[in-house]
Formats: sequence, C-alpha cells, structure tokens
Amino acid sequence: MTKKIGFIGAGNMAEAMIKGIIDTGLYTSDEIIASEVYAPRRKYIAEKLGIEVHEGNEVLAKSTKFIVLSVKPQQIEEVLAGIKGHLKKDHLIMSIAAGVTLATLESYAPLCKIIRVMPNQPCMVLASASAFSRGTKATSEDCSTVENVLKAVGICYEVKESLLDAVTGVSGSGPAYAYMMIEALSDGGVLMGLSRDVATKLAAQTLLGAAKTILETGEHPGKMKDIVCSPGGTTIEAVKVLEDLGLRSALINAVEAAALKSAEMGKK
Ligand SMILES: NC(=O)C1=CN([C@@H]2O[C@H](COP(=O)(O)OP(=O)(O)OC[C@H]3O[C@@H](n4cnc5c(N)ncnc54)[C@H](OP(=O)(O)O)[C@@H]3O)[C@@H](O)[C@H]2O)C=CC1
Ligand SMILES: O=C(O)[C@@H]1CCC=N1
Repeated sequence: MTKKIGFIGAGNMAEAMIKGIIDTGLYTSDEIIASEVYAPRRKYIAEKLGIEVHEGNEVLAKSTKFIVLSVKPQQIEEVLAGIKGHLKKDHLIMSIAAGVTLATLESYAPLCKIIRVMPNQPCMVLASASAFSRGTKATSEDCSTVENVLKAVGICYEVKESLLDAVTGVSGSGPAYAYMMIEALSDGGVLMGLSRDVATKLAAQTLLGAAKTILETGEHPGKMKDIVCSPGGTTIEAVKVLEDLGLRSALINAVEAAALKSAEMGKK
C-alpha cells in the first residue's frame, strides 16, 4: 500500500477534488492514484495533476486502503464487481455518487468500510460544501479520514443518510444554480451596456461577497437583504420584479426536484 488515496473515475469531480487536495497540501501528488477508462482523459489528468493514472482499477485497489468512488452512479455496481477480489476489510470506500445508498454500496462491497458523501464542485477552489453519512462498518477514525479530505477543500457536516437527498438538492447541485444566476446577472449587465468581462466579474464577486457576508456574520439573509434595500430606492424595485417572477418559488422547487431525483435514483 503505497498511496494515501485513490480515485476510481478521473472525471470532473475527481479532478476538482484532487486539485483541491493537492493545493491545500493534505496529500502530495505522488501520494494520489487514479484509474480511468478513457485514454485521453488519463493522459490529461496525469499531466495536469502529476498523479499516477491507470486504465484498470485492480492496481488502485492494491495500492491504497482509501478508495474514492468517483464514477457515475450507474457505473458503481460494475466497478465494485470488477475489484471485489481485491477488496479487504480494512479498505475504506468513500462514494460520492448521487443517490447510491449505503445499503446498496454495502451489498456490492460487503467486507469494506463505507462512507457516502455528497460534495460539490467548488472543491477545486477549496470552497466546497459537503455532507456525509457513515456505513455500518465505518469507524470514527474512518469518518475523520473522510472529514480531513472534505474539510481541506471546504466545509462538511455529518448527517443522517435520509438527509443526503436534501443535501444534494441544496449544495450538491447548487453550484449549477449559482452559475446560472451569475450568467443571467451578467446578461443583465450587458443589456445595460457593460462589457461581458466586467459584467461577469461584477456578478460573480457579488454572489461571493453576499455568501461570505452570511457565512462570516451569521446574520439572517433576509436581514441583509433589507439592509441593501434603501426606502424608495433601486433595489426594492428589482426585488418586486423578482417576487413577481417567482425567484424564491423557483429555487425552492429546484431544490425539491433535485432531492426527489436523488431519492428516486436510490430506489434502483
Ligand atoms: N459533477 C458534480 O458537480 C458532482 C458529481 N457528483 C457525483 O460524482 C460522480 C462523478 O461525477 P462527474 O465527475 O461529474 O462524472 P464524470 O462522468 O465527469 O466522471 C466519471 C469518470 O469515470 C470514468 N469511468 C467510467 N467507468 C469507469 C471505470 N469502470 N473505471 C474507471 N473510470 C471509469 C468516466 O469515463 P466515461 O465518461 O468514458 O464513462 C468518467 O471519466 C457521480 O457519481 C456524481 O453523482 C457528486 C457531487 C457533485
Ligand atoms: O447532477 C448530478 O447528478 C450530480 C450530483 C450532484 C451534482 N451533480
């Protein structure tokens, strides 16, 4: 066992997590291994992140006790079946697959200690929001191992597994909603005459600043909204438009839709 952590599936999320882990100094690139079926992707990840990347998953299972499953949910069963003979009881498996339950994961890898995680994509810039649930064999030490990774790239909470669908709806899928908001705010700026570059940077910094304010002050978002709305001013005109067009309702329904989809995926 020469590696500290191994990622099966070197796609978008694995790249984001590995970049975050290396940038934060938790593990060095020579302590990380990955496996990936697609040859051009193997070459890209090996060159970009400086880690060892293999075609098959057996080498990885033999090289590390800490395996991250970062393939698509529908690929999990086949991946675990392929390495079953190499999985021992001291293997810790961290699955980031949406909707795949601990019971399902434990049925595919009955000897292993398993922790189910819902991270999010901004782990690549060390600003991730994650939650996890422990499987029946996972120890507190295993949870600390996983927490060390998740806290290195952002914040994390342990939750009951039944709440991971809600986590997926809010923070797992959430970066996509935020990117849509940034894009749309930028469009508004361009409509009103700003250059695209300046409009996008102003929009992104505005979401970042608002998010930092809530996290650092602990204030209620409604109170902070009220502070921005000057009586008879510009903001309340915009807030009226957002209420008329159902921004809040759209976001609440979006979170519900993603959470319900995650729960439905878990029934398969
Ligand atoms: N994207 C996100 O923001 C988030 C994703 N997740 C979860 O993370 C997981 C990965 O998502 P994401 O990174 O977006 O997906 P990607 O499709 O980008 O990454 C998965 C990678 O695994 C490869 N792969 C497929 N089969 C195997 C195999 N047998 N062995 C090794 N590699 C294999 C895929 O190759 P190929 O494409 O050729 O099949 C692909 O490159 C998913 O389960 C998702 O639910 C969780 C939170 C956020
Ligand atoms: O869209 C998805 O299914 C994955 C899980 C959460 C974010 N992306």
